Amino acid sequence: LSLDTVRDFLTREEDAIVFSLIERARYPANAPAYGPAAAGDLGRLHGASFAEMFVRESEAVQAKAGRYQSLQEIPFFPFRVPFTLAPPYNFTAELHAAAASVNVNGAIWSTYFSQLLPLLAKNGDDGNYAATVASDLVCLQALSRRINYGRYVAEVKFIGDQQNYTTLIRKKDKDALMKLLTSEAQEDVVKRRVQKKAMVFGQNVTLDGPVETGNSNSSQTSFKVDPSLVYKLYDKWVIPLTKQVEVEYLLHRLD
Ligand SMILES: O=C(O)C(=O)C[C@]1(C(=O)O)C=C[C@@H](O)C=C1
Repeated sequence: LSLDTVRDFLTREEDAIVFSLIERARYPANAPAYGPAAAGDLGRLHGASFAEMFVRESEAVQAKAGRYQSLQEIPFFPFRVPFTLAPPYNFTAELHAAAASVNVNGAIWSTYFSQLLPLLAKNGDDGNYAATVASDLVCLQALSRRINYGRYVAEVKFIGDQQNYTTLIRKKDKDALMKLLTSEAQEDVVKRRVQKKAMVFGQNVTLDGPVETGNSNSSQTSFKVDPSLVYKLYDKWVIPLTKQVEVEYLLHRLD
């Protein structure tokens, strides 16, 4: 692990996140899939919404298939993952054991449903609930993988500057840790790049004419997901939550 390789991982995850948002934006809000019994009995199982039930059941299958054997993946409902049917694989232990399970999936879950989704999905109900929540699952998994990868970023930073980090960890000085791990220049690069990816990936591609660049004056290009929304997603949630993971990881790095 190096700062370059972990940043490469985060860069590649941007593609997964932007594509997953584009897919979710195909469907309208479809509120009955999320609400508490909004449409009678729809999907209500043990008091959960249809979306929650879908994520739980999907994670249970993926857990059996071994998805969470990799530390890069953390389920939203860990109590449903008791065993695996996968052939064993010895994933390299790149993280400090005591800090490896640090994650902010709870915050990702609530932010996704209460803040991001209302901005992403247009009003309406087309009844395609299963396809809709399947696309939510892909968004949630991509966001979770990216944000909780902050553990790996923090490990690299710790190894690269052990003395300073150790002092601050011993003092449990969260603010100073946050300051030490922050690179505003890098954050700016990331935010502008994801906005650009939303422009590039979210165009309609046709065989006639040049590829639309999004800056022609004559026709207002419409993107499949608003590039400024993707910028905002990173600015307000993805990067701050990643940094929260980094700080939490570091606080347990000497346990
Ligand atoms: O690339 C880093 O150095 C990170 O720590 C990741 C990240 C990000 O979330 O993109 C978070 C904090 C830094 O200020 C810059 C970027």
